[in-house]
Formats: sequence, structure tokens, C-alpha cells
Amino acid sequence: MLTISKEFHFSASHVLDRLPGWHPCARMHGHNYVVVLELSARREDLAETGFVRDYRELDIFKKWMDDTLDHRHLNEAMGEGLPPSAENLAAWIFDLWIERFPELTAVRVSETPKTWAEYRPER
Ligand SMILES: Nc1nc2c(c(=O)[nH]1)N=C([C@H](O)[C@H](O)COP(=O)(O)OP(=O)(O)OP(=O)(O)O)CN2
Ligand SMILES: [Zn+2]
Repeated sequence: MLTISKEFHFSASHVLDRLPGWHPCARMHGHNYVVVLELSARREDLAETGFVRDYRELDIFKKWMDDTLDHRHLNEAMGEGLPPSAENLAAWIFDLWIERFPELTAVRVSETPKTWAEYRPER
């Protein structure tokens, strides 16, 4: 398999309100999020261009992220009543974008420079 990835950034607040009250993340706070989309293709399925997909085609994801998530409160932006953990955010983004980018194989989300969550469903 050949794999490409591209990194995107946004800032947002959230409350992890299903954590116990003593947990700092049960209070409203914010992160400078990093999201990485990973797309994959078999070598024989590469486009004539030699690309899995042109990175520039991911500009539409950047626009969506800016419109939907940047400087928003994730508890509202994500809806559905799921806690906006890094894990749920990665899975939510994957589910929203797999139809538009069928080569999508994983979404990674970082809330801090030291932490990453990844959603990579089995194929
Ligand atoms: N498995 C998960 N654990 C935690 C998540 C998460 O989404 N998934 N989220 C948080 C907080 O929202 C936030 O990310 C804080 O994380 P933490 O590593 O505690 O950040 P700190 O900067 O406080 O960590 P230091 O170790 O002090 O640098 C918590 N857990
Ligand atoms: Zn947090």
C-alpha cells in the first residue's frame, strides 16, 4: 500500500462532562487541535498522476474544518451527545469524510503536543 497524509489545525473549546468532577478536563478548556488525514491506495490503483490523491483536493476538508470546528465549542459543533474526546472526534471526522474520500484509512487527532488518538477501522 502507498499512504499519504496531510495535517490540519484548528482551535476549539470542549468540556468532557462525563469525567468525574475532580478531573481538570471536566471543566471548559481549549486546545490547538491537530488533525491528520491518512489516505491509502494499492500501487496498481494509483492515479495516472502517480498520486493516491492530490493533496490539494483536501483543501475542501480544510474549509469544512475552518467553518465547522475552528473557534467553536466542540460539544455543540459535534452534536450527537457524544463526549468530544480526541477518540470520538477522530471517528466522527472519519465517518463524515469517508464517502467524499474513499481512500481515507485513518484520522488522527492531537489535543496537546504529547497526545494522539487514531481511528483506523478494519477494512
Ligand atoms: N484517552 C483520552 N484521554 C484524555 C483525553 C482524550 O480525549 N482522550 N482528553 C483529555 C483532555 O481533554 C486534554 O487532552 C488534556 O490531556 P492531558 O494529557 O491531561 O493534558 P495536559 O497538558 O494537562 O498534560 P500534562 O501531562 O500536564 O502535559 C484528558 N485525557
Ligand atoms: Zn481537552
